[in-house]
Amino acid sequence: MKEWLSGTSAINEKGHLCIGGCDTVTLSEKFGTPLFVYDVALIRKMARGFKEAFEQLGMKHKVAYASKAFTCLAIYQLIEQEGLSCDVVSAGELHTALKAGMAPEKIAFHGNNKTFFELEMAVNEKVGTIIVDNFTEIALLSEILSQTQTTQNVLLRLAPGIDAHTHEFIMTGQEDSKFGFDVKSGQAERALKLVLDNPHFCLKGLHCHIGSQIFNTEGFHAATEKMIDLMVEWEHHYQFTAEVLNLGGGFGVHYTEEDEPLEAAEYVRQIAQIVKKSCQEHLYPLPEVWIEPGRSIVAEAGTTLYSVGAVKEIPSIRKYVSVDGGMGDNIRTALYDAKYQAKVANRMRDRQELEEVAITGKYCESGDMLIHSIQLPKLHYGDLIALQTTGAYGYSMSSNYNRNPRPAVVFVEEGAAQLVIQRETLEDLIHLDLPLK
Ligand SMILES: Cc1ncc(COP(=O)(O)O)c(C=O)c1O
Ligand SMILES: N[C@@H](CCCC[NH3+])C(=O)O
Repeated sequence: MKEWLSGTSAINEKGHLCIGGCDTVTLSEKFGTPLFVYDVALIRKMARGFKEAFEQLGMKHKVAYASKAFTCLAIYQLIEQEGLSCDVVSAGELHTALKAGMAPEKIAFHGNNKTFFELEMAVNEKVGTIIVDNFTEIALLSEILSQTQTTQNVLLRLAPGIDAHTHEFIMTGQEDSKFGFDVKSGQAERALKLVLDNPHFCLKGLHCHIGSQIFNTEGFHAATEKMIDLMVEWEHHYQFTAEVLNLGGGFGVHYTEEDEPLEAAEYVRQIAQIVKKSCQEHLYPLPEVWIEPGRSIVAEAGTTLYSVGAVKEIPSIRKYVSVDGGMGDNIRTALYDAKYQAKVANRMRDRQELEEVAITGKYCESGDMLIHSIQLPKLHYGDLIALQTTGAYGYSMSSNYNRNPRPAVVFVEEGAAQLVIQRETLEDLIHLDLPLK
C-alpha cells in the first residue's frame, strides 16, 4: 500500500521527507526539534476549496476559519490573504487576530462563557458578529450595548439536539451540551424573544455546530433540516427571517487510514444542497450560509518533527521510543485517544527491520503517549520522527507542563521556510515568575 503523505510532502533523493520543498532534516537542524512544520500551499488549498465551492454554486456565504485550531499572527494573515474571515473564542484570540490585521467586521466571537471584559472588548473593537450562547450573555451584552448606545449584529447559537458520530468529548450539538440554547426545552425560543425585543441586538440569524472530526454527513443533514424547520416556524410566529444560517465546522480529516474525509468542496455541495432543498420546500428565502472550518483547514498541513532519544524495550511487552516532545505539544492522544501516523523523516525509504513500537513523549506521565502502537523501521537515537496531521489542536492546546518550552513553528512554501512562532527559551519560562521577597 502506498504510504500516505499530505499536501506537498514528498521524499527527496536523500530519502528525506520534504514538505513545501524543504528537507525536514535540514529544517530540524536549522530550527531544532520538536518543530511544527506547516505546509502553506495545503492551507491555501483547503481554504480555497471551501470558498470556491460556494462561489461555484453561486451561494452567498462566509467561510470563517475557526482559529482555535491553530492561532498565531501568521495564520490569520494567511487566511486573510485567502479571503476567509475567522472566528475567535477569547480575548486572546481576538487580540491576535486584530494584531494580525484581520478586519474586525470579518471576526465572529464565540464562547459559552464570554466574560464581561471579552464582550466589552468585542463591542468596542466592533467585531462583525457575536454568536450569543446563553441567557447570562444576553444580559451582559445588553448592559454593554445600552451603556455604549450601540447595536450589535448577533447570531443565536442553538443546540439542535443532533448527535454527531464523533468522540463524546468533541460532540456539541446534542441536547445535553454546555453550548448554545437548547431547542427542545424552549430555551431557544425564549432567547429569540429576548433578542428580538431588544433594539440593541440586530439578530442576523442562527448558528449550530454539531461537533468535530465528522465524516458522516448525516449529522449535517439532520442539523440543517432541523435549523430550517425552526427558521420557518419562527418566521411564522415572530415574523423573524434569518438572513444567515451558520452551520459551524467539524469537517473530518485524515489522521490514519481509517479516516476517509470528503473533499472540502463535497462537504459544501452536500450542505448547500440540503439548505436549498429545505428552503425551496418551505418557500423560505435562501439565507447566507456560513461555515466555520478549523481542523480541516490546518490539520493535514501540520507535521511535528521530533528527535528520538531513549529507547526502552520490555521483552514480550512493548518497546518505548521516547521523543523530545509529547503531551505538552500534543495532548490529543492522552485526551481523546487520538490516533496518528508517523514516518522516519530521515530514512523514508528504509523498509527493513520493521518493528512495533510505542512513540512516547518526555513528560512525567505514563499517559504521555503520541502513538500507542506503530510499525516503523528500527529506530535509533537521533532519528527524526515526523508525526503527521498535527496542524490542528496541537500547538493551540500546548502547555509548559514539566516546564518544557513550547516548540517553534515554521511555515514552508516553495522551498522557503519562515519561522512564525519562535521556540520558547528557558528564560521565557520564568518571565512571569516573581521571586519571594
Ligand atoms: C462553534 C465552533 N465552530 C467551529 C469549530 C471548529 O471545528 P473544527 O475544527 O472541527 O472544524 C468548533 C470546534 O469544534 C466550534 O466549537
Ligand atoms: N480540540 C479538539 C476538538 C475540539 C474542537 C473545539 N470545539 C480536538 O483536538 O480534536
